[in-house]
Amino acid sequence: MIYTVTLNPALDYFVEIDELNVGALNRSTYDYKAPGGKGINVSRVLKRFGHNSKSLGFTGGFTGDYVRDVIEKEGIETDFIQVNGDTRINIKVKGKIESEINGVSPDIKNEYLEQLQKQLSVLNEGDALVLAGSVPSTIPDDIYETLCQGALDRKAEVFIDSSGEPMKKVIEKRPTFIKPNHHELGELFSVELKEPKEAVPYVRKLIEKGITYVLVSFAGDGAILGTNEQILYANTPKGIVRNSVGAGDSVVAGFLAAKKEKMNLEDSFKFAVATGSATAFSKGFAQREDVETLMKEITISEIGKGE
Ligand SMILES: Nc1ncnc2c1ncn2[C@@H]1O[C@H](COP(=O)(O)OP(=O)(O)O)[C@@H](O)[C@H]1O
Ligand SMILES: O=P(O)(O)OC[C@H]1O[C@](O)(COP(=O)(O)O)[C@@H](O)[C@@H]1O
Repeated sequence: MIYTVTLNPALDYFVEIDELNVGALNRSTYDYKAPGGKGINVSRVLKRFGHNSKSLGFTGGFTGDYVRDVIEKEGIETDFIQVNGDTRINIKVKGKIESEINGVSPDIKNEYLEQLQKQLSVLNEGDALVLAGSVPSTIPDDIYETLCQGALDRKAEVFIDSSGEPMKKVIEKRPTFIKPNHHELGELFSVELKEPKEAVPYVRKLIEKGITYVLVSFAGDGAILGTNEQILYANTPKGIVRNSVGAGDSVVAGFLAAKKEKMNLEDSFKFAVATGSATAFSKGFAQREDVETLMKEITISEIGKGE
């Protein structure tokens, strides 16, 4: 079973406007809402590809009910822990450019964290745990480290998509897979990375730590996948970006789905990048047939040796 954990879910509120005028009254031309948060998005994309997962984390209030109800209607199994306070609302403004304001999590008490750890004590060999998104400020920033170690001790695989201190700490535990974007990879090593080939030495360092797969996304400029054997580059397909929210989560879901379907490494990488781009090119999430079409536009090449 795949378990996704979203410590900080959200109701994503998308607002489309012609142009954002800061300091003035703006009226939207179109708006809509969707459940959000990185683990939740991974579960939703997996479901579209026919893969079940169980979505865990903390939800509260009317916004939390909305998030849970929508994803349960999509057929996703959930076991969210109910907290006091409302799940946050994240605002995504799409004018001439995209701007985002991500909200603050409700308080997460220690007893809720203990409940989550108890839920994860069922993990076993053959299971995968996805730890994705920001960590609420009331939770210690070594939480991913703790949950990752627990899952690895139980012989489950661990997939991470986060940033900042929680990411810095969890990589020391040697998770199975991480997906930083190029800013997040740069942040890990206090460097600025402008193009994919500059990421190679840092990907190598992460592989040397013992992480099995390091996938670095560079938005429309391609992606890198490092393993013990090789470091690969994939170009990204060309298209019109309609909404990039959830594109990174789609890459994680694509890689997990490919792994479940036992694709070889190159095809898994192509499938993951094509899933990210198919989401970026649509208003919602990727559809499998679009992913399969976009895969044909992706070429994989080797840009560095592993260890
Ligand atoms: N301009 C683009 N053209 C094609 N694909 C894109 C574009 N921007 C994002 N994507 C897709 O979304 C993925 C994740 O984007 P990125 O911005 O690197 O990550 P994140 O969303 O985590 O910040 C990319 O690997 C790619 O598949
Ligand atoms: O937990 P964070 O880092 O605030 O991110 C949450 C936001 O990221 C998303 O999961 C989208 O992430 P990506 O665009 O990186 O795929 C939104 O649904 C959500 O609003």
